Amino acid sequence: MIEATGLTKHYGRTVAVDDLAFRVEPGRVTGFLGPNGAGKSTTMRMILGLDRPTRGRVTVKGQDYRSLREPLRVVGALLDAKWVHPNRSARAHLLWLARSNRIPAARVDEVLDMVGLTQVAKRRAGGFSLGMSQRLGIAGALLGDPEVLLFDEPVNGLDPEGILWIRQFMHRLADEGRTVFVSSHLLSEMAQTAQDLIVIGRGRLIAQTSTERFIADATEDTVRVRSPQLDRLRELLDGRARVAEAAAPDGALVVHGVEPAFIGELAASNGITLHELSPQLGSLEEAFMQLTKESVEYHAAD
Ligand SMILES: Nc1ncnc2c1ncn2[C@@H]1O[C@H](COP(=O)(O)OP(=O)(O)OP(=O)(O)O)[C@@H](O)[C@H]1O
Repeated sequence: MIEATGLTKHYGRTVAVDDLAFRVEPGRVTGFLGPNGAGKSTTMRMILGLDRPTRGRVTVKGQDYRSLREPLRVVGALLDAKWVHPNRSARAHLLWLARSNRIPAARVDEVLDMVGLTQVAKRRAGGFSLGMSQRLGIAGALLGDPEVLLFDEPVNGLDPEGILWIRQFMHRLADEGRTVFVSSHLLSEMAQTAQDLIVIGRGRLIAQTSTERFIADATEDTVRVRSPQLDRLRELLDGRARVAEAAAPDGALVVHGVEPAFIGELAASNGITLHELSPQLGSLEEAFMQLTKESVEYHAAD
């Protein structure tokens, strides 16, 4: 488990992290979400003892990272996949990491196998694709068989196959009972990966909730309606639902605030023919941008 209370980090006048409080539970994938510059990397660095909080505290299994005796056995992290010596083989890189943490060499072959790199273990890590480098970084994070795993933007730049692999691998780690904490600035990606979300903007907590709940609260479902008697239907809906004035490009009505069944029954009882009655899910990216609008560092000039 990871727990932050009053966590704050200033860099000169910049407040990178501002009084954050959250808990990351074991057995689940928790997404750490926020626009660029929101403070995700700074928070992760503080969890790993790479930066000191200006105020407040963050603990892993109840302890400050710096007071852990064998940190690799408690927390594994993937911060920067390209952090390897380019001329070392994947295996040599992991052996070097293992040795400096008193981890037996046999574990290196185990983690290479877990991430599917056994075949290329002797190749120079410098020649690896981004996807392979990510797998090598994850292998390094797993060396100490840690209960807590941190991944900073792990799918950035990956192709769909690489994204799917990482997503499934994270679920597997969480199913084994580990705490998996993953940062991203893409809500749609996190919606498919994380069961829980911690959302921040400008260093402050915006929401901590299940992904399902976050999406339901943040988005509004609508109903698309097409009918040859659309004007009559619009009159009937007046006062009972909000009808988008700017109808969809194909002339459909977009109705807010009522269920499709209500519209269907209203139409039937008034003898109105419907050509379409389809529920639309709210857009995740729109909901996320709405929520974090105030907290984006730099807006593009209009
Ligand atoms: N070492 C540093 N010195 C000065 N300012 C910093 C430093 N590290 C981060 N910042 C500032 O702190 C704020 C938060 O940055 P951080 O990198 O934690 O955000 P992030 O959410 O990880 O963003 P991104 O998705 O762009 O990586 C930004 O305003 C950034 O410019």
